[in-house]
Amino acid sequence: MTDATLRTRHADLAQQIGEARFQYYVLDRPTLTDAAFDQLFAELGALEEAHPELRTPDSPTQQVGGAVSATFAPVEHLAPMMSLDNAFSVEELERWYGRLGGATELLCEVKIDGLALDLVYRDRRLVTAATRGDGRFGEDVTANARTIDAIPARLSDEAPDLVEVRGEVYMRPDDFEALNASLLEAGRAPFANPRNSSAGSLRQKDPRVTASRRLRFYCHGLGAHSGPDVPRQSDGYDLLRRYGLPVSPHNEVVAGLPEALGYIETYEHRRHDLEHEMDGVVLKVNDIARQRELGFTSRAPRWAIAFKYPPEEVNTRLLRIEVNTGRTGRVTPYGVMEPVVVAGSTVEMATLHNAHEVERKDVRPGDTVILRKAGDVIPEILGPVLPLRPEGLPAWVMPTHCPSCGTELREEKEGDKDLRCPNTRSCPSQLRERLFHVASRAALDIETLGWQAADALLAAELVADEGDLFSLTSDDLLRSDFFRTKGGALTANGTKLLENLAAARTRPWPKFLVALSIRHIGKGVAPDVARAFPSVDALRAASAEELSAVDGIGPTLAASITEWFAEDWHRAIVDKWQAAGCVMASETVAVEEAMEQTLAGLTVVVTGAVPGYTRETAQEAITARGGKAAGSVSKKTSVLVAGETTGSKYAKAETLGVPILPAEQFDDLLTRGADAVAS
Ligand SMILES: NC(=O)c1ccc[n+]([C@@H]2O[C@H](COP(=O)([O-])OP(=O)(O)OC[C@H]3O[C@@H](n4cnc5c(N)ncnc54)[C@H](O)[C@@H]3O)[C@@H](O)[C@H]2O)c1
Ligand SMILES: [Zn+2]
Repeated sequence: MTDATLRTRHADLAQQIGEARFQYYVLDRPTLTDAAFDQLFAELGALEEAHPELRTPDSPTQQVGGAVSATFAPVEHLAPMMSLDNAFSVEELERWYGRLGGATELLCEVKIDGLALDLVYRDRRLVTAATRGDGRFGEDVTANARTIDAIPARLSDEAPDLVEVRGEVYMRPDDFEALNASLLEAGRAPFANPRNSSAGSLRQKDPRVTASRRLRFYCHGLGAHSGPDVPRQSDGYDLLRRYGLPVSPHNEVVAGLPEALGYIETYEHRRHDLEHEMDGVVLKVNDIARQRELGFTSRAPRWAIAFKYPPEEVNTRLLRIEVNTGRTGRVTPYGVMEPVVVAGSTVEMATLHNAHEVERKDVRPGDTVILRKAGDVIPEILGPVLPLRPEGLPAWVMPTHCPSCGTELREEKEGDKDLRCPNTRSCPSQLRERLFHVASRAALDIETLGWQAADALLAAELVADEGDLFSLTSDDLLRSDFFRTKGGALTANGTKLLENLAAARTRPWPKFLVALSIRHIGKGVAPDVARAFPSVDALRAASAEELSAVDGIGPTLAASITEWFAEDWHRAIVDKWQAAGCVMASETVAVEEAMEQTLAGLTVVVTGAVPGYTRETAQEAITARGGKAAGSVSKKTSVLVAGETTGSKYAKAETLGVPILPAEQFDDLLTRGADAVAS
């Protein structure tokens, strides 16, 4: 780069950082994710490292971010409030530790993702509470801070005349969710995360608003103090506790960096289990005399460092929104994004559930979006970054016709959020999904019938639907390139497919029941139905009343069974399968196989009725597959299975952006685990 382009890039970065800081610190409505901000900041730092002449005193790297807004009176801090330097890797931590010179006792703390607050107590009474501001001057929020229960108005008699402490105001995740739900109810914009809601709630003109917000506080820094000197920061915290001030229970003193790395790892696993959000860990030299020797740079102490965990929210570009027609005809929009690494894996697609969701989130192709993926949770597009939206970007419009077969899409019932392709018999996409489903392990377990084979069978018109599967012959298969070698013989795959199909004819009756793709019959309820009606003929002959009378079936399931058999081409599937030697009766019921752990690591919440299940059997089905069945929706919920679209669980899931799956897809979830939600 030439000098001029370097300077331009520097000015550009400084400007973007300045703007982001204003949005974040003053308006409490950030436009960038923290990860995107950190990236800009790191680039600026690296640029200045290589070209120190660019590092002027007014560079963002030389300043504590933040400002004093005109809403609040300025307060000069007794001692400057600094920021923290960041480390994003163990190497960076090691470099920092190396500069300390030899083994150093460290105080490990969780990095609370809230808002810094400075408290001054004189004669044991709280006199001022101020935000960090620009580091020298903060905003006077004393009246607001007084409404926070954790901040004592008066210290214990043990406290000396002057006590200044720094700490973090935060909001518990559940309080944050409740706040957002009530904001939404009042038709107001929710906060993006607990840190913004803490900042937005504390920085209010009217302290009564703050009082209604359930803010909390932990001390994490010592300021001016007229009492006896303490040798170590951890001793200082003990004193603060005795004065009646709250200190995080998660702090830990360790002998040096190797032990601190253990702490970092432990808390990475507990990241979502604490009483507050955390975005990393702070390591501090515990010895106060050493802290004094090490001192400060212009924006941060040299004796402390923040280790940041990999971000769970990142920005990326939404390239387009596509729709997919599923096995039951449900048409699901999903976003295709510029691939991006989030929480350790590359993500480029995420479901958008239905047109209503796309509209609610107002995401448009071409938008920069916020993508969230926490741990094993399914990735989700949270929403657009509106300030970055190109002018005139058109909203996305849900197709009116099936992308696969061109049939006009319909709501099944008036007011349904989902649209369906009614061409169930021959919509290629539904057909392909159904063939694939017949082959799945929950159904007939036909190993060689994967996506490609299914496509090949359909392309060569070897099957019109799944009814033709079992009568396939080698002559049939030879008509498809996919199953024919260059020499004109059957491929190994083709031979195997015929063998697999032959073996599948004697699968247990409940497996066939699953294979038929009757709505609401999945591997959870199939054994119950099969027990009551020991053959396909018995099931076909049953009336709706007889069906409903069976324990575990219920009216919805009964109706879907009778509706299924009412369809000519459905009955033809059964006839053709029977003619091809499929048994479909209970003499073939085998010992239950060990349950596949499809839901391992997922937390599933169920609301409303799930056809074919009671509350208990649904929970059993989840836990039997290694999932966790939870009673309430939280950030940790992987998916909400919704039998109703009203109620608090549904609202909460919408607010939190927890993926929502219609109850009728519960069996699909049991079978395919996270994939059922992602597609
Ligand atoms: N999204 C955006 O647009 C945007 C804009 C500006 C800043 N930010 C975020 O803020 C960060 C920079 O802000 P910063 O300068 O306040 O640095 P920082 O938030 O990374 O670290 C400093 C702050 O950490 C807090 N903290 C929490 N727990 C602590 C503990 N145990 N000990 C000590 N301090 C603790 C303190 O309040 C302190 O002021 C960025 O890395 C980014 O994550 C985001
Ligand atoms: Zn279709």
